[in-house]
Amino acid sequence: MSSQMLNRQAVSARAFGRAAGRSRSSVRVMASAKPLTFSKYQGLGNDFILVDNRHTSEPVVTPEQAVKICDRNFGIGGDGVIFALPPVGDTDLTMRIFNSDGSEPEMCGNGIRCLAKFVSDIDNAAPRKYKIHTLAGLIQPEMLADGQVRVDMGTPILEGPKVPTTLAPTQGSTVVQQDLVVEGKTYKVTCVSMGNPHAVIYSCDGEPIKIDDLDKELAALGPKFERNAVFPARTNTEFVEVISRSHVRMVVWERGAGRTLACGTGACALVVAGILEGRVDRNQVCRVDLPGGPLQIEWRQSDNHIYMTGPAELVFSGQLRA
Ligand SMILES: N[C@H](CCC[C@H](N)C(=O)O)C(=O)O
Repeated sequence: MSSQMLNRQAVSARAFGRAAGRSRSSVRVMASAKPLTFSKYQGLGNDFILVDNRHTSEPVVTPEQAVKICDRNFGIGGDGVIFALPPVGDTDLTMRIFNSDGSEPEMCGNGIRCLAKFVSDIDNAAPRKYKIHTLAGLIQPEMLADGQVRVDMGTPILEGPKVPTTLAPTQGSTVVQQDLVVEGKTYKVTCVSMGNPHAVIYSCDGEPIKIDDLDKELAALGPKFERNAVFPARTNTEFVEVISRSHVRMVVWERGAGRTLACGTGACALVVAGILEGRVDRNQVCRVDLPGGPLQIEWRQSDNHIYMTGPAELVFSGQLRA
């Protein structure tokens, strides 16, 4: 796309933004002189623009540019931009991610599966395990022979103030089934961090969540949790319906990305919450049905680590010309 086209689109985007009540004045047109080489990957429909940024320690795309690139009408389209950066310490590489609103989260579960597949594809590497440095610490995805990716997601963070949330703890320092009133309804919230914050909800007003009932409300309800004052860093929010003690179904409103088809860290957080609430068994793999497809999640008793197994697929590669 020429910069002239981008300018024209940016102008129309600004006008569109004003008309639609969105402030687009902060969106700067990509000013980089060099074309951006990228690959689009998706994990259960949670889609990302991946950039091989291992030649320098600073992302070659700014958060403002990421907003434009993620725009599904005026850009490539995606839930975020993910960078493969040089390693830190004895890791293989570093991951950073900008959400589609330009904010930078600590971690991304579907995204790190896509990153492992991306690096494996461009390096033409045999299936292997990667040690990846992230803002959430060391995360280790492993390419499996069947093309899936199994990720050691590390340990969950359960202390309320570290999630972070100001909701009062209910079990020691952990916030499990704490009341939160939103739009006149009382939700039972369990707070779990996977490096990024998650509010997990299995029941409301004393009734179990029914995903089909929630579907239409999510767009209005999600932001009321994401930007609720009890979540000082905002939050991802998962609404979960129990199918069995090893099978659940969810919808998600993501911090900085809104409604997505899948959230890997969210799937991990909701299994931990389900176990803490006594709804899900711990000594087995739990199938989590996300709108984009299933993930297999296990919170292993032996090492307290969470393991996530799921797909990561290339959609297309391209160049965004300056
Ligand atoms: N929006 C999330 C980051 C992406 C998480 C999600 N896409 C995943 O797969 O874990 C946040 O701001 O914490």
